[in-house]
Amino acid sequence: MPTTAPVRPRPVHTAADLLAAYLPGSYYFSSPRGVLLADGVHARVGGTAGARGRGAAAALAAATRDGVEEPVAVGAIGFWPDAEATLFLPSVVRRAAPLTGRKPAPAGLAPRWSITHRPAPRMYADSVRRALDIIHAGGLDKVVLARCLELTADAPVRVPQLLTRLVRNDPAAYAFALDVSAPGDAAPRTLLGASPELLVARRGDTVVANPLAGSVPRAADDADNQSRIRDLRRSPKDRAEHAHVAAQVAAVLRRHCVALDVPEPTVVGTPTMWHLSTRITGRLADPGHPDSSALALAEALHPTPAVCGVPEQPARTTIADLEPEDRGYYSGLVGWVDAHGDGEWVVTIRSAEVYGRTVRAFAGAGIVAGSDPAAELAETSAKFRTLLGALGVDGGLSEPGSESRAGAPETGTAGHGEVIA
Ligand SMILES: C=C(O[C@H]1C=CC=C(C(=O)O)[C@@H]1O)C(=O)O
Repeated sequence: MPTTAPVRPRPVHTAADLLAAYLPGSYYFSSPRGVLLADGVHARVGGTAGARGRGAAAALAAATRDGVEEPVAVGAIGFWPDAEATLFLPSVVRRAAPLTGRKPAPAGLAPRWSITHRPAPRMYADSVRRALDIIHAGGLDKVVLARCLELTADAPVRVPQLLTRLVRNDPAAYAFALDVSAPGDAAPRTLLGASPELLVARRGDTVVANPLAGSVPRAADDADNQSRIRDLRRSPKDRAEHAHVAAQVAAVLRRHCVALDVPEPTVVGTPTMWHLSTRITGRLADPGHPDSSALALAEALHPTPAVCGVPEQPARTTIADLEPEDRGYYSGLVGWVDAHGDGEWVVTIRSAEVYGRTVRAFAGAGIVAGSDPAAELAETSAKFRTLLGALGVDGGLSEPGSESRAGAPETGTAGHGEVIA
């Protein structure tokens, strides 16, 4: 009698299983396409900015030759060209269909936080004024200015619980968590977040990018939200801010596509914000070309004017001059790519780095002619609510700018659900 090899059925995971299985050190990524949980390191991907797509393709081809089934490269790349990057082929990859159904988020994390604003809110508003002066002088049309909150808990931050709260608070977000520890770190360092912004996704010959820019905070009641959405749609300042991003993303993708659809912007919502959004879809001219992989396209798009500005070089200079904190991984890209070139890369926003008891979160806002410094400060405060809500600091940020000592970072403490700044 002929014998057959025993069949080992592949384990079937649910999205909830994978979220529950996440541990610091794992790589987690969830999107409307599904959930990916990866562990261990099969191979690291090196390379400089702009060459990582090709580096990942070479490593994925080598893994395929070595018999690795369906290898993927995962990771995150920082904002600046010489910034830190973590890119590797994991040893074990588990996937699941997207998370369905709403489940309440588990309880909050630590009871008390002390919060330091970098820079102080009033200094951020001053930086917006200085950016507006540069714009009015000519040579700069748009720049995205970010600020940082450093939160220190009275106990080590429980990263799996924080990730679960981010995912449960906004199951539609692109949620991610990965270890980005640097040499010399005394504890694991984790980058995590719940981004609303798809930089680029690729499946076969189809690419999708979904730039967001031009925003207003979500209000508590429906009528207020309806009027905010209406105003956002009509706002010339927000439409200009958005048009810069959609135009740049379309121009880059057009170089790789035989057909590209760039519709009129719509408004999309997150639990904390409303954003102008353009969902761009294209058909790749040569999906097999190394520059057409999801990661190569993401590198070609980065940094979009949703996180940098127009023209790019003066915007970079303005960011370097006006932002006191190094962005690190914030406003870079995070995602995955496989051996076929398919993958998903999102913009690293609504994100933070967790290190021991400390959480460093960033939020930025696009500045164009017509921007109002107080409104940009309020917009960044609203964007912080994604992280603050997951941390249990549900009261959001009050803006103590006018009372602050100019130049000094402002510090306060927060109990559960309140912030005293
Ligand atoms: C830079 C951020 O958001 C970008 C994405 C959506 C809307 C944006 C805006 O309206 O300024 C930003 O360009 C951030 O959340 O830190």
